[in-house]
Amino acid sequence: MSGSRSAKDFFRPLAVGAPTPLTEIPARPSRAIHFFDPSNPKMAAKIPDMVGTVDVLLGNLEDAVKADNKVAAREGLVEIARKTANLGGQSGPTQLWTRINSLDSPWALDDLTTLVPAIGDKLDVIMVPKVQGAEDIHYVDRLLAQLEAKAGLDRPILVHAILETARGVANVEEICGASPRMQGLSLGPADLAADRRMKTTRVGGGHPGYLVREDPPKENGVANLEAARATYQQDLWHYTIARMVDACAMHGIYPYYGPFGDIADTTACEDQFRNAFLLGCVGTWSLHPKQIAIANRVFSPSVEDIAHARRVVAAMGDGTGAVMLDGKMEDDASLKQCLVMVKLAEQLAAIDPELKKQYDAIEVA
Ligand SMILES: CC(C)(COP(=O)(O)OP(=O)(O)OC[C@H]1O[C@@H](n2cnc3c(N)ncnc32)[C@H](O)[C@@H]1OP(=O)(O)O)[C@@H](O)C(=O)NCCC(=O)NCCSC(=O)C[C@](C)(O)C(=O)O
Ligand SMILES: [Mg+2]
Repeated sequence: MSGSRSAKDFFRPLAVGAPTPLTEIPARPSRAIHFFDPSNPKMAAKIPDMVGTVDVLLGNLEDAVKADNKVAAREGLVEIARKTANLGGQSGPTQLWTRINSLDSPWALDDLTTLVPAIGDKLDVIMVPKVQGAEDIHYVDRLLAQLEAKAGLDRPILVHAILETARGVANVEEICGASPRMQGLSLGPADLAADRRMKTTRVGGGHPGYLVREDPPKENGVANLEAARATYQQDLWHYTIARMVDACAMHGIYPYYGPFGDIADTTACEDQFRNAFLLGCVGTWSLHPKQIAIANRVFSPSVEDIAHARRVVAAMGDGTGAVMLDGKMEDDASLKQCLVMVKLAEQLAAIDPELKKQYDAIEVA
């Protein structure tokens, strides 16, 4: 979707001298987007050693950074980007992203006008919070083009939108298609819950009250409403994540889960991440160092899944027709499902030597 721009203009730079927009968003592994506050000296000190251990390091400037620290966070990010080797830019093992302040805040403009000239060559993706509609992306798109032209950058900085308002969710397709810079979407469950007046006070994750209950057992044909009945907790975020996945797939960009605020509950965190992975998300956020390993594990296909996928690929020959494997029908469509897995495994193996070893050791029976 190109809004009011003609199809041919859509991939022309929005400022004279700005880099040419990409026609395809590179599929760079981004299983964990690890958040840190660049104004927090303890966190900042840990960043150099985290390069190579996580797919994305994100200097957060928005919520969770105190108002008094906004300038320090921005300046801290510039310093970290400049002095940290192998962070950001096209070739490093770890991408560098930032989350700028929201567009209605007093800080967003200074975030962009400071970061792009200072470290625009290292910043891979700028996350924009609380995106309401295509107009927010258009604003950032033009401004980035002007700043990139002025800074002489040769590669466009990509944009990622956080879906955290009801209007943003309603406009999700137009947001994804608003600019060739659009790289992906994340769920912002805390702001979204507040904006929708949902009644959960958690940052992502489930809620024990959101459930279905099994039918009452019958005694002599009469329902016993006093009997104990099992309940099953449901996923509050299923609808929104599914909408995000479709909107992103339609526009050739990438969906991500988002934050899981119960840092101590690593099991429920893993479940929430896995639901998102199964539904089509390519990654998630990590708020605490211990969530990185969970994300890396969940968003890398298992050895069993890759072994199965390769078997189907081998059995399907030219990719047409139907075959039986272990009592199950496989055909053109299930082959495509398997190829999604195999392709992802190849991309991950290219940056993760441990995974490469595991995938290489698979023998196709
Ligand atoms: C949760 C907190 C307060 C616990 O912080 P803590 O210090 O109490 O934890 P800890 O377990 O004691 O930390 C151990 C060590 O790890 C360090 N550490 C701890 N975290 C990190 C980190 N991220 N990166 C690097 N280092 C980290 C920490 O400084 C400490 O260092 P030390 O051993 O030298 O004392 C802390 O982890 C934190 O502030 N994390 C980031 C929070 C954040 O970015 N929130 C915003 C994203 S979620 C959001 O915005 C919502 C959304 C989308 O907008 C919407 O749904 O609407
Ligand atoms: Mg938020």
